[in-house]
Amino acid sequence: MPPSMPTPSMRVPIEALTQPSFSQFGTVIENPAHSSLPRSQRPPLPTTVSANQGSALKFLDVTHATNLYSLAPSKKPARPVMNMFVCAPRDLRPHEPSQSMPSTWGDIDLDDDDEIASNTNRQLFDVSILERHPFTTQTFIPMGLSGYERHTQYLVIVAPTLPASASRRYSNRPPPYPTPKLPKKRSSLRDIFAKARPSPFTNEVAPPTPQYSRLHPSQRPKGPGLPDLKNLRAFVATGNQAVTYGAGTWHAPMVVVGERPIDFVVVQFANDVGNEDCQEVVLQADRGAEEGMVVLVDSDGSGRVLVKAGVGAARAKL
Ligand SMILES: NC(=O)N[C@@H](O)C(=O)O
Repeated sequence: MPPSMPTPSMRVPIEALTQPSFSQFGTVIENPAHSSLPRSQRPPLPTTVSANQGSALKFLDVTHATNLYSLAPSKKPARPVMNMFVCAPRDLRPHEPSQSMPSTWGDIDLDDDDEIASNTNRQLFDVSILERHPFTTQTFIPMGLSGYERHTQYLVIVAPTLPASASRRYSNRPPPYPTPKLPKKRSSLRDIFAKARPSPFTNEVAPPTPQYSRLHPSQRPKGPGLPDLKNLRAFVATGNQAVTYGAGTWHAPMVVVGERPIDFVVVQFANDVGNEDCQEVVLQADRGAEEGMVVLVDSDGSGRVLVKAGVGAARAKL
């Protein structure tokens, strides 16, 4: 039975899945030609080369596969695995207006009736469990889903990690997580000189960088903390986007909304040690809390999920 954590009642509006907005959680993989972002807000183009005798454009390094299992307590090596998840559409419950329910986007009243257009169908998705893979990235690649699909889409629900100190209240023993290798107690003369600047070996003048500081924030190990629910985010992806969760990123099991299942090829590392491969936490509404973490799923007359926060939203956060 996974541990549970007390959960406040909060309503979470949906954002469009874009690389800038998803950056701290991982990577969005898409052909920039299909990006929904205005040109001025698009991230720099990945490096491209011509391939296949000039008949293809090859985008290099569109996402990174991270394997941190050498830092796992078991030291059991991991292998790359590709699984297929056939994800059925989730049950959504009918919208019940709630008075003054806080939103993860601040004080905006998401249940203000005047703001819900008459052709909008509002439903609710209860986020009841989150999971993470502390030692590996995980890439979800949808198959057979058109970018223009209106009737079936998927939501990517993620949360930052709380500092370990804020999580101690809920669990005393931290689950396995990547801990940087500590330097050997007794340093050799070479190690001591290697830290000197300028370096006597390479002439480098900059101080040596801590192990992870050169990594992008989504690639740095996240620590043992629980999910930061007050900053939970929900994104809607289009069919021509794949997504990589950074190692250790708290996320909801994949949420498909609409009429039919979506097949995903899922690429990750695994060593078959249960709590090194996957850790879960059950979200249990706080005593006295009305409902827990709830994503507001608004769709238009054609069934397309509407974006309510962030870039391209009908209403912005501030
Ligand atoms: N994300 C999701 O749907 N599932 C997983 O991450 C898993 O490994 O079970």
